[in-house]
Amino acid sequence: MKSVLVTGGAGYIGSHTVRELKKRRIHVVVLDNLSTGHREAVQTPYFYEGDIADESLVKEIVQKHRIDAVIHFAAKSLISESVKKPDLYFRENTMKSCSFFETVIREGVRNIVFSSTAAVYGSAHSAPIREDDSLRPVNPYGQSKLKTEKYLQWAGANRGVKWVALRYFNAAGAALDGAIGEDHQPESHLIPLVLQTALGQRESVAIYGDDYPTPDGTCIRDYIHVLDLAVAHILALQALGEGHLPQNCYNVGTGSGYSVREIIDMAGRVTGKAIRSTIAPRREGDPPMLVADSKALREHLGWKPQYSDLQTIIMSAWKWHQTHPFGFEKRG
Ligand SMILES: NC(=O)c1ccc[n+]([C@@H]2O[C@H](COP(=O)([O-])OP(=O)(O)OC[C@H]3O[C@@H](n4cnc5c(N)ncnc54)[C@H](O)[C@@H]3O)[C@@H](O)[C@H]2O)c1
Ligand SMILES: O=c1ccn([C@@H]2O[C@H](COP(=O)(O)OP(=O)(O)O[C@H]3O[C@H](CO)[C@H](O)[C@H](O)[C@H]3O)[C@@H](O)[C@H]2O)c(=O)[nH]1
Repeated sequence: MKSVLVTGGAGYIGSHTVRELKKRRIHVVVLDNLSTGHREAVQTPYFYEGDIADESLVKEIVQKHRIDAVIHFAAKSLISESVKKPDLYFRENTMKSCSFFETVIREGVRNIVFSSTAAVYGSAHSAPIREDDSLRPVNPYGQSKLKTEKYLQWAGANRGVKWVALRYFNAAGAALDGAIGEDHQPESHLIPLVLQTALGQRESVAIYGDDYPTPDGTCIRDYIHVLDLAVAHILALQALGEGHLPQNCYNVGTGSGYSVREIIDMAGRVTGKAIRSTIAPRREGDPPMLVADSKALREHLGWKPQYSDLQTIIMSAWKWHQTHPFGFEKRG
C-alpha cells in the first residue's frame, strides 16, 4: 500500500500504528475528531481534524491523497460507558463506521483494516478463544463492533472489498523511547491506573471484583503490547495487497492471561513502589476471562509478538508515565 488513511490516528493505538507505518515510508494521512485523541500524538504532517461521518471531508482526503487503503481505529471503546449509553455506541461505532466505509468504497478504496475487539466473544468461553468460537457479546460496545464486522462481510461478498478485522485483546504498553503512550481522559484502563498509583497521583487502585471464577478471584486478560498490535496492522495491509487472506477476522493476543492482582504485583516489581489496592464491586459488562488463540494470525500473516511479555509492557508504560505524568498535557 502506498497511501493509507488512518482514522483515530491521534488515539492510543492509532498513533503508535501511524509511527510504525511512517518508519516503513508509507504515506499516512490521519483523520481524527480529537474527541479522545491528542493532536500532539499525531505522527504525520497530514492531519485532518474532523469526523469519520463527514462525507465531503472523507471524499476530499481520499481524492487528494490517492488513498488506497484505510485503517479504521476511530471509535468509542469504554465497556462501562457503552452499558450506560448503548445509543452512543451503536451510532459512533456501527452507523458512523458504515457511513465512513460507504464513502471510501464509493471513492474506489478496496482495502480495509478494521479495529475489532475481544468483546465480540462475550464471556462463556474456555480459554484460549479461537476466531470461530461463538460470538455473543455481553455489552453494547462488543455488539456495536460485531455489527460493523457483519457490514464488512457483506461489502466483501458483494462489492469487491478486501478486509481484515483485527480482534484485539487488551492493548497496553508504550513506544520504547517513551515519546508516545496511553493518555485517556478520564483513564479507565487498568495498567495506566496502576502506574498512576505508583507515581503517587492516586491513593490506590480499585480491583473490580475478587469473586470471579478465576484462581485468585480477579479478572484475567490477555495484554498485548501496542507495538505488536501496530505490526499486526502492517502485516494485514501486506496480506491485503498480496490478496492472501485465508480468513478475515484475526485475534491479536499473546495466549497468556494475567489477573488484575498479577498486574498490580508486576507493576510493584517494575516500579519498585508499593501499590495500594482496594476491593470494589464488579464492573458491569466485564467478562471473567479473555485470552486469545492467535495461531491464525501467526500462521497466515507471519505475526510474532516481540514486546508482549508482561515485564516489557509494564516497563515501557512506566517510562511513558514517568516522563509524561500528565500525558500529552504540558503543565508548568
Ligand atoms: N485499547 C484497547 O485495549 C482496545 C482493545 C480492543 C479494541 N480496541 C479498539 O481499538 C481502537 C482504538 O482504541 P484506542 O484505545 O486507541 O482508543 P482511543 O480513544 O485512544 O482512540 C480513538 C481515536 O478515535 C478518535 N475518534 C473517535 N470517534 C471519532 C469520530 N467519530 N471521527 C473521528 N475520530 C474519532 C478519537 O479522538 C481518538 O483519537 C478502537 O476502535 C477500539 O475500540 C481497543
Ligand atoms: O481500575 C480498574 C480498571 C480495570 N480493572 C479490571 O482490569 C481488567 C482490564 O480492564 P481495562 O479497563 O484495562 O480493559 P477492558 O478489559 O475493560 O477493555 C479492553 O479490552 C476490551 C476487550 O475485551 C475492549 O476492547 C476495550 O476497548 C479495551 O479497553 C478488567 O478485568 C477490569 O475489571 C480493575 O480491576 N480496576
